[in-house]
Amino acid sequence: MSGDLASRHSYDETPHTSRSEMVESAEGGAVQIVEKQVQRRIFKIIVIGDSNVGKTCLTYRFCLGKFPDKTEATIGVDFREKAVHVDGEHLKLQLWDTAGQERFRKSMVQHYYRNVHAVVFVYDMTKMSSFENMPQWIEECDRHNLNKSIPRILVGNKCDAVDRVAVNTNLAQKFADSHNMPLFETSAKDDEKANHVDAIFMTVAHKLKNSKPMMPPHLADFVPGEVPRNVEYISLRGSPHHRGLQTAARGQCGEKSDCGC
Ligand SMILES: Nc1nc2c(ncn2[C@@H]2O[C@H](COP(=O)(O)OP(=O)(O)OP(=O)(O)O)[C@@H](O)[C@H]2O)c(=O)[nH]1
Repeated sequence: MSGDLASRHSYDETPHTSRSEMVESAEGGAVQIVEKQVQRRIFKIIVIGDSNVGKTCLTYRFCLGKFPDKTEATIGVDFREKAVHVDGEHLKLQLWDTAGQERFRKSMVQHYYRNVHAVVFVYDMTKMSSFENMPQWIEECDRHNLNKSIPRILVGNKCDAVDRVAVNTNLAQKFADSHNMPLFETSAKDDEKANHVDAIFMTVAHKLKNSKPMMPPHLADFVPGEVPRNVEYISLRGSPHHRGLQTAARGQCGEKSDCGC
């Protein structure tokens, strides 16, 4: 690692990426193009919830602006990044799209919960059990000593499937209130809800803006498509849609591979 990185971290342990930006500068009436080093703070956001609730689709929608053509069960973790602009500052949101299936997550769990800045809990509005399992996801965060003060939000996904909605909004709102979280009901699939999905993650970004990310150099230096040092289980054989992702094929029923079909 470069001395430059070491000095960055001896300062305030705040992870930054720096990149060059060409900016216009007006000096003495003449407009010049000058190169400026831009420092960006990186925030790690984990997205957790049962398998099949749409975590991959939500992060994909936010980072790539569309619903994926096809999805496969996440194995371990998938990373997506998006640079956002909040109140005059460029931030980088690093989304950790985690596997919902126990067998695909157990060896990775301790990595998910290290140096987390925010948590997005996701349930499927058409599947009551995914909502009923929320306390277990919260418990898992507590077991891994996640700081209680970091932003947490609750997202009910698949609101487009109006005929199949099983989780009542009032019930979800009560749960969210009791855990001091904002609730959003949305759809990764519905193109008309694209702005809403953006707004959800931007809400997190605004909450994070005033916090100071603390992350050791090995994670701060994460580059999409590269394996963060000390994370052993990430495969880089991903499709272009699933960079850094190991996936499992769905069964014929369209469910993920543990459905037994
Ligand atoms: N109707 C509808 N289907 C969705 C939506 N989001 C995701 N899906 C579907 O739900 C299934 C699961 O989506 P994923 O994003 O892979 O779910 P996941 O939570 O990442 O699952 P794991 O990787 O196993 O943890 C896929 O068939 C998606 O097409 C949505 O907003 N509406």
